[in-house]
Amino acid sequence: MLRRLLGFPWRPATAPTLSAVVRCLSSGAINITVPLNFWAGQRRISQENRKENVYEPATGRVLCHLEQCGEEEVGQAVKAAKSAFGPWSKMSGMERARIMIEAAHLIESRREEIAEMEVVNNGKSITEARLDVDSARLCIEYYAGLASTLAGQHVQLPGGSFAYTRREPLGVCVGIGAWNYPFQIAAWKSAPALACGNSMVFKPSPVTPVTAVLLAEIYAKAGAPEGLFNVVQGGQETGSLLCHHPDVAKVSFTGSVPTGQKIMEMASKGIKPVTLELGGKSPLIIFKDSDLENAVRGALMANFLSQGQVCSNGTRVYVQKDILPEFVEEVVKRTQAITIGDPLLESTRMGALVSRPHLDKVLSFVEQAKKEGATVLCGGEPFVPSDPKLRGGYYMTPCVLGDCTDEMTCVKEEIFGPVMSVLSFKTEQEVLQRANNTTMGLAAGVFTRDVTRAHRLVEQLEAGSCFINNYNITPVEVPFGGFKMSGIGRENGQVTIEFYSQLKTVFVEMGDVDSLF
Ligand SMILES: NC(=O)c1ccc[n+]([C@@H]2O[C@H](COP(=O)([O-])OP(=O)(O)OC[C@H]3O[C@@H](n4cnc5c(N)ncnc54)[C@H](O)[C@@H]3O)[C@@H](O)[C@H]2O)c1
Ligand SMILES: C[N+](C)(C)CCCC=O
Repeated sequence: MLRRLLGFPWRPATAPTLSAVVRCLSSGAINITVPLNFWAGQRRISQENRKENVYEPATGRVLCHLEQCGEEEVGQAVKAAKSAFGPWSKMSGMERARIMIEAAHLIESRREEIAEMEVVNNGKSITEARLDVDSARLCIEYYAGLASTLAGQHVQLPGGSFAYTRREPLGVCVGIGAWNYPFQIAAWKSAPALACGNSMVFKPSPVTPVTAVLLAEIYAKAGAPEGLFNVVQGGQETGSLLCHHPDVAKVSFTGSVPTGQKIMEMASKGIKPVTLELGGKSPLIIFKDSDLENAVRGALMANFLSQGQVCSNGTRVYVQKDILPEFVEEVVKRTQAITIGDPLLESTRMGALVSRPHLDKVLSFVEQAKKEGATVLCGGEPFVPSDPKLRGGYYMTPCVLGDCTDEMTCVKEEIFGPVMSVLSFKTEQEVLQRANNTTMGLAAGVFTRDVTRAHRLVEQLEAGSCFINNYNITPVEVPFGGFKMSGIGRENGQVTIEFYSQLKTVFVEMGDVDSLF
């Protein structure tokens, strides 16, 4: 533990006591002073000199300062990525895989410190942060496995002539991330991009800039060519510079629908392909023949992971009228039992929301729901932990809203916080129509013991990721992404190779040219 504490580029706010060293980190004990930008193989200081505060959600303290990248820095990062693209794209898939596997091993060996940094910057519980780091590692391992399988097709043509296709990389890809899964998003974007032979410049959310740079260091240490994976910090200006840069071939974005629209517009100027992983307002449908215990567990997993700040959350919970009372009683009981507090403690199940403005926004959704006639069955209040050092943190009690109707704001808009809206329904046809009545289409879930009904419903649900008798599981082998305004393209799974590569067709003539002239 001591070696790990000393080896990691942050310093405790006060000298670590022996108990701090032995026990692990504690919230409020860390200041990050090292640069968070990284290009051409090292951490970099931005010349822009525009600094922004970055907060620790658990305490409300300033954790570090973010140095925004301007035109000069973005140019340098893209240049570094362009020069790495040459050698990297010429390597065989096996050679690329070897480096990616080494990166995965390094992530595994630094799992705890990466997870701790994620908690300190994002506010989610350490238990969840460890799973996020595991998902990042698995994603890199998975695409390392696919790197050597990239292949084209051979097509026979008349007279012995033939054509073949080559799957080629795109060039410098840009990744732009949201703040809810900072390290995982950086890995979910870079792993398929690098496996295909591309290089990447990644811009994390300015709210959570801390962990993407660890991934950059890890790829570099694993033997990636200098400039293969770069990190530039900043907000919309930096993001816009990246999208417009003429040497950028593709933009892969995770974030809100309005920003996604802007990204698509900017990319369209250069006819650049985009991957858009956007927001959701997903339905979770629970039939009366469900296994109630599993349905309750599913509803909690669909709403309260990462303080409810999950794009795929099933926040519109439709429960068949006959079982509504039992379902609500159990869900409320379990929601009230969720331990809120210091996200670095093993016992904590719900940490802090990501920022003060975001907490205020989520609480105002609860107020609006009350005004529109919803009943607060539990939670929905600011929460002040007893530990004095956590008093400035951004906590709230997880909320279940009853008596909801489809017209209410809480049912129509993405809240992105721990707020579950419960609605009742009578028939399958009715609930299907209500579930699909949204411009979003990221995910949907169905709980029922009737397998035929489950498949019939899923076939008609307008959502990119559908779950039957579970919710919010995202194995990296399985494609993830949205229908309708929830996005374009997919992350994870084999298909994502197609979103980070292009097909070249080669015709080979074995006879004479048959000219019409
Ligand atoms: N579908 C998914 O996989 C997925 C995953 C996580 C989060 N999300 C969505 O993300 C949203 C929450 O994240 P957020 O608040 O960080 O989203 P956001 O859209 O505000 O920001 C996302 C990223 O875009 C950058 N950005 C903002 N304006 C930009 C511009 N004009 N040009 C270029 N870049 C710009 C931000 O700096 C940030 O890095 C929610 O809507 C959530 O559903 C979706
Ligand atoms: C919580 N999951 C299941 C890991 C989904 C992450 C992607 C969306 O925010």
